Amino acid sequence: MRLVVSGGGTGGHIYPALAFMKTVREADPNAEFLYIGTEKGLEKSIVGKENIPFETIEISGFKRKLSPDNVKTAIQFLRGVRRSKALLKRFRPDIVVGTGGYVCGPVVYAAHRLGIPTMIHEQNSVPGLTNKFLSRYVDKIAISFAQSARYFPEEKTVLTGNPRATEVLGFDGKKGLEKLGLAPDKKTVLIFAGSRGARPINEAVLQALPRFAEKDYQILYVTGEVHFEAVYQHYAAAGGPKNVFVKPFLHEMQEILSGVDLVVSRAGATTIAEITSLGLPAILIPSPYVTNNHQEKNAMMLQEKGAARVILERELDGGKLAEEIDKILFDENRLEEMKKASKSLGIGDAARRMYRLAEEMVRSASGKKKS
Ligand SMILES: CC(=O)N[C@H]1[C@@H](OP(=O)(O)OP(=O)(O)OC[C@H]2O[C@@H](n3ccc(=O)[nH]c3=O)[C@H](O)[C@@H]2O)O[C@H](CO)[C@@H](O)[C@@H]1O
Repeated sequence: MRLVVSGGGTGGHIYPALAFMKTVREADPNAEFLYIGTEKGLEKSIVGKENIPFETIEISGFKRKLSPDNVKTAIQFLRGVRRSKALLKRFRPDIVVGTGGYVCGPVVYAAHRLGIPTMIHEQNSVPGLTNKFLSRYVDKIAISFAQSARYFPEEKTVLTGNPRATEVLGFDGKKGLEKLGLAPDKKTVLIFAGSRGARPINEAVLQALPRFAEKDYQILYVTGEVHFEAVYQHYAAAGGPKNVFVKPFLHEMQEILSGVDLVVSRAGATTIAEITSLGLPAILIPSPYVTNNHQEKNAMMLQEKGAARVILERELDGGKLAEEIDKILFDENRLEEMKKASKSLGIGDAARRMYRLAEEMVRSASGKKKS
């Protein structure tokens, strides 16, 4: 299979793309890949580590409100379509898959114009602008939650789950923890805030440091690259508690997740797919700064099923965070119930479902060409 994948901006769009490519590679060792992203998004550094050919186009997002910037974006979009067409003609993919974020708009649209089979993957329960736009043109729409089917044409839409849910399975998380210098046999709480980190969560963790320092569990705390230095200074000034391990970003998240007892995080769709695939209990602090407040909807869905406890950002402070962690971590019955509820929401074979769909599309397109 010759596959072009495009998606980016934040990790939530990039990791599903990489997980999907990994599954394609396992099924078809001769598969060839091209990733189309932007210079500015996180994809440049994340995909860069994976030895996958990477090309860029320039694009920014449309504003939801009327704005002169939208004219600039429209021109950029058309240029992006032209450049994408050139890249696609050179690479000659069997299929083009978009995993969300502005960048996949021109790429997938260009593929459609060239008559190449196209699929988009939607990670969220409420679709983003780019996928809404592309849904009119693409051949198939792979969704992660049954609830999002209503936003898309029925005949094209298939529930696959999020391929990243498959990628996090099968690791020895305790070994992952050891690699990072943590004790494998201690209770462990992982705290992170999406792929970029979040100041309010960092502030709450810093406030809670003196309380954490007295605990006999350990905390793996990921600040987000841009926040790391400032946070580390505070951490050091607070005496650098030995049971709190501070990192800017985890490139090996899939090797770590199954080794932790509780996750504290934002409620981005890809994080949720990972947590539920592994059946991890979570405290979710949804970002209030996202379109349609969709993270709160994601988080509430987990809370209603008993898989997570939600703390709204406006209610968050260090005391509350430490208290909620203790309440869950030291209540074995609650932990077990949360694990079960979380696992029941996961789709562990998502990547294979998506691969089967892509394979069928490629086969049927090549059948059409021959006949
Ligand atoms: C601010 C914003 O617009 N957030 C959106 C963004 O989330 P964002 O990309 O921040 O968050 P997600 O939870 O969806 O994904 C984060 C991904 O990054 C990984 N990770 C994170 C930290 C780290 O150190 N290492 C690491 O590998 C996580 O394991 C996960 O795979 O895209 C998601 C999917 O469309 C949306 O649901 C989110 O609302």
